[in-house]
Amino acid sequence: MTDTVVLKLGGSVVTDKSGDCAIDHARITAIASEIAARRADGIVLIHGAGSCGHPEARRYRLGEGLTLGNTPGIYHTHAAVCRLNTAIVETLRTAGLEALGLHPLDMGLAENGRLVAFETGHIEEMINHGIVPVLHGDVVMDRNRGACIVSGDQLVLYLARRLKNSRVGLATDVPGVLKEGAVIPAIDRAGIGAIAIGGSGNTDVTGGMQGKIAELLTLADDGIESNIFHVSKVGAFLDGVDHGGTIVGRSR
Ligand SMILES: Nc1ncnc2c1ncn2[C@@H]1O[C@H](COP(=O)(O)OP(=O)(O)OP(=O)(O)O)[C@@H](O)[C@H]1O
Ligand SMILES: C=C(C)CCOP(=O)(O)O
Repeated sequence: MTDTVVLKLGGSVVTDKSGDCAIDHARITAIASEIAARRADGIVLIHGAGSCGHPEARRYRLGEGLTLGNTPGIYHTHAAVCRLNTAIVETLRTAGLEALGLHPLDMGLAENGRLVAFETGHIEEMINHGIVPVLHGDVVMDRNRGACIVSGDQLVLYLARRLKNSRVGLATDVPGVLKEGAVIPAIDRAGIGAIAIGGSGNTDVTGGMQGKIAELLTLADDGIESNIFHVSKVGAFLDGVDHGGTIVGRSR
């Protein structure tokens, strides 16, 4: 198995989070050409839902599990984020990448909101054959709650733990984790208490920046560092050169 780059494109960069499934086609095209110019192999993409999934998940109160009457929310939330996934996959393919969309609802199972089963063997085979798997935050069946939302950030944690030698990057709409307006170059569990970390400015059922940091600190507990950076730095991240941002799992 080759070394892998796990790259998450935040929902805030692939959609206009304040809109209604407002897919940012121009931004996705720009990212696709950055990736296609550099590598076709060893990369797994994960994207957030942004305005294609969070509003539906909130409307159907999927955060409360499957209570009487909200089962249709599974379909509507999944359909919204799949629409975004298809747009991203098609754009990557147009840019020359052999991209394939994979949907966590089809292949994952959760308990109390956390993935407990998720096949990754086929993802490794895809990578070995130069295919770019494109996964996304999704609604997933849950043994305790009926259904739950698994964020793209939780998928980053799950995949980075299983795919060997992963470099992990999360591209978002801010230049990194901010403290009083300035990017903090590195954070770990010991340093996190001193920083005010909030949710998202828009509808976000998975905790915004707070949820992201929680997942990445858990990853850091396993000795895997990750990088949060501005989407304009995707190329630099892939090149392994300075991309600004915050390294999670390293002391300052
Ligand atoms: N201390 C902080 N530093 C940086 N961003 C912060 C901080 N506290 C809160 N935020 C918010 O977190 C947002 C980024 O988190 P968000 O979950 O929206 O990102 P995303 O990964 O792009 O989206 P998604 O979860 O839909 O994939 C920023 O736009 C900002 O408003
Ligand atoms: C709301 C859904 C469907 C997935 C959420 O994933 P995220 O945008 O990565 O938090």
